[in-house]
Amino acid sequence: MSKIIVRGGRRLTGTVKVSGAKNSVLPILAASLLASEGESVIHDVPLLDDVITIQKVLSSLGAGLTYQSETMRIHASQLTAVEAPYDLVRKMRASFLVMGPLLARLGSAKIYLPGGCAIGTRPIDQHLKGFEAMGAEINLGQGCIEAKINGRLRGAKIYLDVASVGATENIMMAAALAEGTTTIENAAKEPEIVDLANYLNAMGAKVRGAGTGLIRIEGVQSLKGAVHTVIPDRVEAGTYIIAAAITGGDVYVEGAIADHLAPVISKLQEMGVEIREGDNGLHVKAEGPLRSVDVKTLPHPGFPTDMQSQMMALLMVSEGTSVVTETVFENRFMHVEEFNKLQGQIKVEGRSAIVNGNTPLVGAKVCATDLRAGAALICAALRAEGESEITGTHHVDRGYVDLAKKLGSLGAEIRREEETVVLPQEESVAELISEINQEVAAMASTETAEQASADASYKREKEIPVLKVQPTWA
Ligand SMILES: CC(=O)N[C@H]1[C@@H](OP(=O)(O)OP(=O)(O)OC[C@H]2O[C@@H](n3ccc(=O)[nH]c3=O)[C@H](O)[C@@H]2O)O[C@H](CO)[C@@H](O)[C@@H]1O
Ligand SMILES: C=C(OP(=O)(O)O)C(=O)O
Repeated sequence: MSKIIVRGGRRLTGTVKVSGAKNSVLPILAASLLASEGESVIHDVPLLDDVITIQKVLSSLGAGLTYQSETMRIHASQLTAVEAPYDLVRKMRASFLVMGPLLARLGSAKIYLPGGCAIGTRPIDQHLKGFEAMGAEINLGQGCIEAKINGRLRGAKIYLDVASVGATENIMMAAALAEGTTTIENAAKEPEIVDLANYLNAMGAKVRGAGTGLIRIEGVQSLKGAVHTVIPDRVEAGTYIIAAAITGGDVYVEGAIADHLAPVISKLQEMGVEIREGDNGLHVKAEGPLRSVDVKTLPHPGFPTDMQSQMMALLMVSEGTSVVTETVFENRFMHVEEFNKLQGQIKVEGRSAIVNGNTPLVGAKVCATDLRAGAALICAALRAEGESEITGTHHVDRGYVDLAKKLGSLGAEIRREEETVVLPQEESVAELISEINQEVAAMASTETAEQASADASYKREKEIPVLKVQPTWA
């Protein structure tokens, strides 16, 4: 089991660079399936577990992908399958984003119901409602969804009951190749929607209004590969801003875009955190005690749910009592129990959490219950007295590139411990086989050769060392 170990109390200083946005790159890579000719070249692709998962999904559908120096090249002219494998889709919710492109390109798709962080029930009814309005026939099989269309998808007027990010993206991608015009009303307005629209337009699509509640997509006959650079990750940037503030630090978050973080910045400034725009990033400084504020998560441009737990970490050490209300996901307070293990004083009442501030946090063993909860626990541990051990690091790896290393470079005392089974090197395998053969020969005089071989192999198998890798300090 991997873990991150933090010794709190260090003030963070220096510069940290933000990677490309996970929530942009996943739909963008899915959209690359729409290109029937040419190569797509996507820059600033972060090497995250989720990116590896979507890369495997696209490969399983027949796309050719290569990755080097944060650039992904994709060839999707020869797609060979319409079914995304269960083992990949269950790992990551965003795998469902290949449904729109597959329907538009190949006229059918079979996708298992998606997994991902357990922060709510997360239905996909709005995605399906959109595809049905465009003429697709949807069948719910055993744990999977099959969609097909005779001929081409047709443009339609679609009103989303909730401003879903994923549904807006999936419908936008499907509509890009539909016959006629599609409008999405009550569309999500997140910066990642705009990034996807920019990429689609570079491929030859006609998407207008992305970033507003009304998106209009005029379908075209075909799309081709395009070059695109992914926007910086606003949630990663926000996490470093909180890490700086909670340690009373002074950090430059390189690549952070103020406009994308407006609701977070304004709440932090209300609390007394100093945030100034630089040439290509944000200067963050926190001196003296911070004030409590109330926070309510909402779709963009409201306060992002993906920053709720990190913000809660900061509110635990600010003066006064805060109320944090989660309106986007119904089960996104699992981190509260873990915060309380660090001696936090938080009580959940329905959709709100009452946070008693000014709490002296103390290190403890805690578990990341989802991706952002993991990051938030690390932020809290940076402030806590003594050592904390955070397990459940696989959640964190879905969305942060080298989190421990980047925090370490700002002066945090943080390290990651991996417990890995190291397979023997090729030479040692050869040595083992030769030793086994010698033992077989020696034993053959008293046993049958077959039995001797089995005994010796078994003995060796037991002896093959399982090495515990030494902790790598960041
Ligand atoms: C890969 C990605 O981009 N993930 C982000 C995306 O997730 P995701 O796209 O899954 O989130 P949605 O915007 O779709 O979900 C928002 C709300 O709408 C509900 N809903 C959604 C779809 C649907 O068909 N029916 C329905 O009722 C959900 O249960 C949730 O309560 O936006 C979330 C909200 O900002 C973020 O937390 C996630 O980090
Ligand atoms: C909830 C998140 O991601 P996903 O939608 O991929 O589960 C997140 O990024 O915080």
